[in-house]
Amino acid sequence: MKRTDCYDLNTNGIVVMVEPYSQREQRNLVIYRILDANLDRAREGLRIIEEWCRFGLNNAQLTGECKGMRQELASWHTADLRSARDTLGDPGTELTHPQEEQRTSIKSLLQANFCRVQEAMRVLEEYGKLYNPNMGKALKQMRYRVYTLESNLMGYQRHQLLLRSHLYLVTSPTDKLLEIVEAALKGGLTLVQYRDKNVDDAVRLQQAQKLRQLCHNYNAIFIINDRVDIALAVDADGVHLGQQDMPIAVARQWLGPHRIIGRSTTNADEMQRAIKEGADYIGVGPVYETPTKEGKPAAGLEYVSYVAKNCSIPWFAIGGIDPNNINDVIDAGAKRVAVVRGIMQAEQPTLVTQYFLSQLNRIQPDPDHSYVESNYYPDQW
Ligand SMILES: Cc1ncc(COP(=O)(O)OP(=O)(O)O)c(N)n1
Ligand SMILES: Cc1ncsc1CCOP(=O)(O)O
Ligand SMILES: [Mg+2]
Repeated sequence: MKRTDCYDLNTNGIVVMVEPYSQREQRNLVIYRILDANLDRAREGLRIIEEWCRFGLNNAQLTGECKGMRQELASWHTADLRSARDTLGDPGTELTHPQEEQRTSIKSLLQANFCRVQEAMRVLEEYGKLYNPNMGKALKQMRYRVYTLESNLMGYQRHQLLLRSHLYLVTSPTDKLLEIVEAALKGGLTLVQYRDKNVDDAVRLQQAQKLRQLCHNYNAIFIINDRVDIALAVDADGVHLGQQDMPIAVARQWLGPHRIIGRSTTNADEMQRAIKEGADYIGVGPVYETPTKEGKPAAGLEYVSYVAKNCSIPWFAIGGIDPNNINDVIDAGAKRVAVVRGIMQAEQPTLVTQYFLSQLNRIQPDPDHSYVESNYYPDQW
């Protein structure tokens, strides 16, 4: 027998008449239950994100931000909201989506939980206004903090992966574009740039979309050469800009703080300027003259050595590098290299990728470097 039927059992088990809930009380009870469930949901989602920031990334700032929001949510979770809970009568506890049981990566797990937290906060914002106007306002602000946290966390992960990428494939036009890139990804490649100077934008956009999907399936970074608009259109991880391309400051305005911007450099001045302008990495070369960039004079191994001693951001030696000379480039100080023909024209792109990586991985990380690496490994991402 329910209380709304105007009867209830007293403590001696005797049926007594009771005042029916007013419509207002009924409505409040429903609101309390919604708030109770969504406060739990938002805190659980934040806790899942927090654990990755803490144990996966060792990042105190991101961990602290999650914890701060969880504590603020707890302060809204008052006894009257908790006491409205009716787990047995809640039909939603049985419902799960098949995707909840299938997380393919940390990235998809985090994205799903960011979604869950944002949804819960939106519910708390809307229903919270009916409970206490301050709750609506507080939850709105917190929802924006979650968007910022998501963007910071995803940007941080992206930059960590850049630091851990020692081989960079820059593509050249071919009918087998996806096939070759996938073969290299299978060999362990984690950084790809789409470069095609002579194709219609419609095709460029299509190719870029396919490549982005492929790279993200393999948890690799995907960069677009020259074109900020295409990078934004396909939601790429960043853009590579040469000295004749868009200024870094303008690209940064379009791309925001978390996407990667690379800059080509051929000499010390260009290197210093790129660092000052906020490049996330630089290309260093051409180390050797190369038909891929015809007419461009080689910067040589001297420039590689100079950069090795003076550069404070990640850098990739590029231009004419192949399996026969990669050790000369490494000996000159390179820890990271970028190649076009070395992989795009290889008979066995997977094997050659593995070979390049095996040579580059022989070099120990430099403990004096000003950029810090966390204990996060890309294959976990
Ligand atoms: C990693 C990397 N380094 C250098 C370049 C060359 O860029 P740019 O000088 O703009 O020449 P194009 O590639 O646009 O012909 C690069 N693409 N990637
Ligand atoms: C795009 C670019 N920028 C400097 S050298 C170069 C081309 C490198 O191509 P390859 O690896 O085939 O020599
Ligand atoms: Mg360019």
